[in-house]
Amino acid sequence: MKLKLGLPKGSLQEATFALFARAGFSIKVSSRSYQPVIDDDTIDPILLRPQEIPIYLADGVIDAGLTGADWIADSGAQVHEICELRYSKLTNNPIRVVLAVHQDSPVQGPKDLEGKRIATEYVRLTERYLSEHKTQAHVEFSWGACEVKVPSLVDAIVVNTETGNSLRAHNLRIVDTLLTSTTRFVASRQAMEDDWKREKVESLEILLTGAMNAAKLVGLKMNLPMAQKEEILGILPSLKNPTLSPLADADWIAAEVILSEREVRDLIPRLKRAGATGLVEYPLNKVIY
Ligand SMILES: Nc1ncnc2c1ncn2[C@@H]1O[C@H](COP(=O)(O)OP(=O)(O)OP(=O)(O)O)[C@@H](O)[C@H]1O
Ligand SMILES: O=P(O)(O)OC[C@H]1O[C@H](OP(=O)(O)OP(=O)(O)O)[C@H](O)[C@@H]1O
Ligand SMILES: [Mg+2]
Repeated sequence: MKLKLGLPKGSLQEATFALFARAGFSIKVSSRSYQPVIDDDTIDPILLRPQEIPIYLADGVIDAGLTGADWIADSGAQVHEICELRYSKLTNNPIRVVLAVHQDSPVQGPKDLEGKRIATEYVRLTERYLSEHKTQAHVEFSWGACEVKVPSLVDAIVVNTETGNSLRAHNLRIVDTLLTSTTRFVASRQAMEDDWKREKVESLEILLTGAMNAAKLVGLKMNLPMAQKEEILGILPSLKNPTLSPLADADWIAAEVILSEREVRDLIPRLKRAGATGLVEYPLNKVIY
């Protein structure tokens, strides 16, 4: 038995392979091949455009896959969402699907699009948005690089943006946000009805979310003098429950805590000043709640 797994080619590919690596799976692909190799005999991976993954899932042609919530929404395909994985191309922030116009455009809101021309890869999302705002406009499908078309070819575009660099580079202004989107791990309904495939999908969910959780966290170990124990434990974030272990020298105790990487840079100097010694910060591979 094998799980046919659709992996997103393009923007999400590198981040997805990196996540699988942290989850314990090595995926390799040669430059012009869309047939990656994974070190798990029970997974049959295939690289697909993220737009197509929801459609192949709905048809039951593949069993599971990773794609953006934007394409799931645009396709309207019936897929079984397993979990959200909050990563994009560059950051762990969601991307936004936005309506944008040139800086100098008079368009201020969706109603101003009446009779205008809009280019987008997200044709169905855009049409739904216009009909919600009872506005009629000409929506044309674009194969990409939409930003360059405004204002010479079209009045507005609907595109995705992560850092905003592409919009800024083309002097574009965001008028409205249609959707915020993160990556999703999704499965076909047929796969979820098969005991073996469902269990395989659920195991992948545990490992992938474990790797996502761990990315933001680190472990911190230290030795505390007994005399300062209460004071130092008071500095550690109150939600965390540090593990305390006795040391051979009864005047000292070891504490270990898992916390967010961002907190650590503030905590380490405070802990040191309060008397903690032997501070060790270490990365984590997986954290399962
Ligand atoms: N910085 C980003 N730019 C574009 N898409 C991103 C980014 N971060 C995450 N994504 C997500 O990745 C998917 C990309 O789909 P898209 O159709 O744009 O293909 P692509 O990866 O851009 O391929 P290509 O580079 O060939 O256009 C979408 O679900 C999108 O939400
Ligand atoms: O807000 P930013 O961080 O700049 O990212 C968003 C840009 O990235 C994507 O382009 P892509 O690389 O997919 O090119 P394409 O338009 O040809 O698909 C997207 O279509 C935007 O243009
Ligand atoms: Mg693209």
